[in-house]
Amino acid sequence: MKPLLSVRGLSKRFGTRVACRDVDFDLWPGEVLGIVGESGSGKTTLLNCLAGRLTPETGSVTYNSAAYGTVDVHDLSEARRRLLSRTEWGFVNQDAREGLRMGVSAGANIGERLMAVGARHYGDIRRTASDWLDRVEIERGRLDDRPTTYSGGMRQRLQIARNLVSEPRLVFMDEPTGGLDVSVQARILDLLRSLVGSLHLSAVLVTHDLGVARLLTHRLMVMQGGAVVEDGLTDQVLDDPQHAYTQMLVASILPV
Ligand SMILES: Nc1ncnc2c1ncn2[C@@H]1O[C@H](COP(=O)(O)OP(=O)(O)OP(=O)(O)O)[C@@H](O)[C@H]1O
Repeated sequence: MKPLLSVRGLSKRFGTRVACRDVDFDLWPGEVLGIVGESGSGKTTLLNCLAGRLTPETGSVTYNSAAYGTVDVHDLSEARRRLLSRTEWGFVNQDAREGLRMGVSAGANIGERLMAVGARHYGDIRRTASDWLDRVEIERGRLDDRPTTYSGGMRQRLQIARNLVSEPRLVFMDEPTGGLDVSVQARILDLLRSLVGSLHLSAVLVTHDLGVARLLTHRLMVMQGGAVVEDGLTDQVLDDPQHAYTQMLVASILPV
């Protein structure tokens, strides 16, 4: 079996500020990898470098594509990377407004992704979009409404449906429950947990919330000041942290 994503020696700076330093890891098919660390530790920068949204200074990100075989994400043409991101990848933003097209209906938001992977039949697209609204617990009757008329929690559910409807091979998630109130967060976490299980998703999830990481991820990388200071199976890292920084993070939310 080949890794889905292989990252080697990835570094990124902004001016003189180092955001990521010499990051190495493999993501295996079916694996959900969490990236945790305090604010400013480089999590989002790393995620954006993985998804080709930012160009690293050094290092490589190799993706094992269904359509193109093994490719270096940063050597791809912009057109091909866009195509990959519509067909084989998903990206769930913290702010659903960035991941949705706010000016078109919920059905069109979902349908667009289906069309990117070849769906053409209007009736089928509409039916699948309705089924997905159900799946993310939005009333089917809201299919023709624009996301501007949705609540924050509903927008996040719709963004999840838009990203998962095409059954992507790899999903990037940046604080998918951040910025929502606690009860809404809990329901979205439940939803993500069941979708991750039923779709056997491979995903890279950025969060500063160790509870979210515990619930959704198999493996964790802990970042501090742009560098990965610890990685391992999620339960192992959280129950028996080895690095002083991880011990501090864990102690700050789970008082012993
Ligand atoms: N566009 C940018 N221009 C300049 N500096 C940036 C930019 N984006 C990030 N940085 C810097 O890079 C470092 C890492 O930021 P990053 O957003 O990756 O951290 P993070 O761990 O995702 O933080 P948070 O949890 O607050 O989102 C920080 O010092 C940040 O100030």
